[in-house]
Amino acid sequence: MEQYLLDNVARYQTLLQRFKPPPQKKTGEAKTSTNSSIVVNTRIRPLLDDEVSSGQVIAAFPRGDGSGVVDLHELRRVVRGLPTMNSSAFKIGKVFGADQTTETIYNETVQPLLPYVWEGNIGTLFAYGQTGSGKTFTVSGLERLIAKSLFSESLAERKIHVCIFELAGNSAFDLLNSRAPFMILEDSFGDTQLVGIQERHVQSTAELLEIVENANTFRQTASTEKNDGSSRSHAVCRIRIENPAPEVVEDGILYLIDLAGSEAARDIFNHTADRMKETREINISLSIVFRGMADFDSATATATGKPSKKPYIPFRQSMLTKVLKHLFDPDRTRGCRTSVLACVNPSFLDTGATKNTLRYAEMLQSSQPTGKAASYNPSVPTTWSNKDLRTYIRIKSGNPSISPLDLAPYESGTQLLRVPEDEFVQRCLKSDGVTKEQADMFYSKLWKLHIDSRRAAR
Ligand SMILES: Nc1ncnc2c1ncn2[C@@H]1O[C@H](COP(=O)(O)OP(=O)(O)OP(=O)(O)O)[C@@H](O)[C@H]1O
Repeated sequence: MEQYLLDNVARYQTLLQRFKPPPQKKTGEAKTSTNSSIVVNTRIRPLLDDEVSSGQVIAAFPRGDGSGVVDLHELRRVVRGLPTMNSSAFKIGKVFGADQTTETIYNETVQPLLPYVWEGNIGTLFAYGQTGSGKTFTVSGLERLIAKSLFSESLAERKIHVCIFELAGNSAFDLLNSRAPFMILEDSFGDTQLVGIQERHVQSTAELLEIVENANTFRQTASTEKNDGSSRSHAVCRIRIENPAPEVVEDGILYLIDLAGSEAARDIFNHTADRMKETREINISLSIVFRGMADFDSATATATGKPSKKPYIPFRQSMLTKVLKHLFDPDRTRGCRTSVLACVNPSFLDTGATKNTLRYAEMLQSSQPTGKAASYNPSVPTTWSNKDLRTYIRIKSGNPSISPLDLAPYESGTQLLRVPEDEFVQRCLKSDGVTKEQADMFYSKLWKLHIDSRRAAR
């Protein structure tokens, strides 16, 4: 088929010139508000020099009217007569064309996430698309731009901690520690914990740039050793922003994820059995992520605006979904915003894979979860603000009651649960007449409530 397409480039160009975009449908308007929990955009990279010299031409075009539509044209073989052209249109957020820089993408997709993360929420950016579509090019460019803005003066009081790792099959490797393996587990708050990974406290742009470059080199070396230029693993950069200001509840987290390439069917013919198995695993984990996000959305944002039954999302099935659990966890207690970048290779030889990429983008685009942190529930300590927690301490800590001001001067429910037991008890003992036994009992009581609430949520 590839040769057939190359032999018919002239015919394809003629049909392209005749193409007139159909009027836009009124339904399915793209939702690009920065307040949405998921914002989906597309980047179409330029054709590379070797692709041009091998006779390839462009098949994916952003519609010039800024409508967020991508027109995709495929040449169709017919039994008798000249080939025809099949055109489809996909409407997806913003479309960044070949002449747009990574800086523009940063300004429009990542920069709006940063203030949200500084406030203690979770921001996620991930790039997906077929092999060779420009995911690594884009994510590493965005990482460099983030490194510059994170250390601007206004953020001087915050502490930045970074870890960079790789997920391949059911294994996780620390890219800041010579690819040492580590574990991904879930703690009692339902948060994902990276056990055994090295997290670096980074103090300057130059330091962050250096560790990002080192991690990228490690990843490239791994793919070169496999005699394979493409990244067959997911690369994750996690930036944790610690704000010492007492009123901030949680550390903000920014995930930058360069997903392994979903492969074009035409590439698969050349693969070994191992490579085919690897590809199948990658495609399965990607489809769990996309299905998970869409199912979560449909359950949280029904037509009536009322939440429906909790969806079952098999996030423990793959390393990737464990890391991304916050994206589709119905019990999440933190605000999450996600920016998805669908990366596209524009070549007319890759239209099958491009269609898949754009279909996923449309699916996510049409679903918009609320992204709100869980509301107060008296049986779930992780939903308590400092005010709710103080009320609980006042009413439930026994006689004499423990002073809420001594035990939780500014903490939320989650923050107090994270205070080590010894410190918790010492704080309780500051209140007149409170014994160690009473303090121990109150600690156990709060933790029992927390564990019961986690069990009930499963
Ligand atoms: N916007 C762009 N402008 C110029 N060159 C680009 C652009 N995007 C990607 N490229 C080039 O295209 C090639 C493939 O890009 P990249 O390695 O980022 O793809 P990928 O999607 O990460 O591939 P894989 O999934 O196989 O790792 C590289 O040579 C890269 O430099």
